[in-house]
Amino acid sequence: MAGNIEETLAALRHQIDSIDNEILDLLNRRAQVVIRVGAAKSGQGSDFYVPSREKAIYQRLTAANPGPFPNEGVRRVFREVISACLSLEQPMKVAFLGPPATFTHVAAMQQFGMSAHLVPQKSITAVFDEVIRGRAPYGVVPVENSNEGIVSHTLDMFMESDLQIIAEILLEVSHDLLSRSGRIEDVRKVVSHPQAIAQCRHWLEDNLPDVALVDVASTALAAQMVAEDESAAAIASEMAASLYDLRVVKQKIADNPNNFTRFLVIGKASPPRSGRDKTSVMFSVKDEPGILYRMLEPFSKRRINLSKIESRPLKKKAWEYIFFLDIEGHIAEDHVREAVEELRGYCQFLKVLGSYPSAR
Ligand SMILES: O=C(O)C(=O)C[C@]1(C(=O)O)C=C[C@@H](O)C=C1
Repeated sequence: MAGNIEETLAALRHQIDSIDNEILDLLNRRAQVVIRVGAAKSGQGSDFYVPSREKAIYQRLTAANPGPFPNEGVRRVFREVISACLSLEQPMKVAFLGPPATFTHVAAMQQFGMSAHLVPQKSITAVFDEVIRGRAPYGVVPVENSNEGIVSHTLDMFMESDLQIIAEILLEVSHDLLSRSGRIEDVRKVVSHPQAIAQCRHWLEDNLPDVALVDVASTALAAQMVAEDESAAAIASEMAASLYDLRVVKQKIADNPNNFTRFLVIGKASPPRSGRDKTSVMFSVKDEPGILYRMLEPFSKRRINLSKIESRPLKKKAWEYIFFLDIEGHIAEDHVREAVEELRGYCQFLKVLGSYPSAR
């Protein structure tokens, strides 16, 4: 009987080996075609990274997938296939808000795959700087969290720079409690970014009511500190656990399990239409009666959906505001362009921050 099982396993593994050989052969054929795509693009000076094309590939394959291989697996496998192929066209350098193992790092990895060269930066300003100076063609920064709202520093940076939004990344954030021993009894203090601590407030009150809560600059820095302190625990990403060799005390301790952060990929030029795009604009309006109503009219009369509106104080002048608007559609579509141009008529200034594939 045992012999039979061994024989069956050996035969099945033989089949797997020959399928793997075919996959390898196909991967190399794919890579050769991508190298030709890269050569054609360098002649033209066009961008090697095309998020709209990548999104179309994921959508086509997940829709056509008959199973049983899971669709999430299709996405992950092709994420890495495309990442490795793209690195043959051009080594892809991406600056992100570090240190390593921040949620921005996780988001950059989700978007660009493991073959990209991801470079941590000390601040959001430094990420913008790397891209402006051409040291990295792309950067990744956080822009809003479903519980905590906008990351104002990122919006402020768009006032100062002419960079464009290339893509958005939606990441489901899982706040995990990490420590050296992995035992809740050893925890005397909890270290993390103040937003992460705020998002886990109830869990901490119920489970660790007497421990000290210590704010630091990032969840990743918290993990780094905890790696040297037996009595501390960090609220950080799963990636931080593996990077700093920590154990998980408890997974997903955020009070609201629906915790998403939206990140932006920034670069020098926005991509072409993908079919489901968003356009972000920033503007300041003249101080006139009814202006807030009129600035939305160009969109409502064309039945264009607005997915977000934010305002920030204009630092140069008290009580004047700058607005950030996310519009459904691409600026290359007539009705979107017309609406934005009509809005421009009411504005002291207006800047299109980019059109890019919608992540939803
Ligand atoms: O189609 C392209 O433009 C490619 O460069 C090929 C490819 C791919 O591997 O399919 C690689 C990178 C791009 O971001 C999109 C797609």
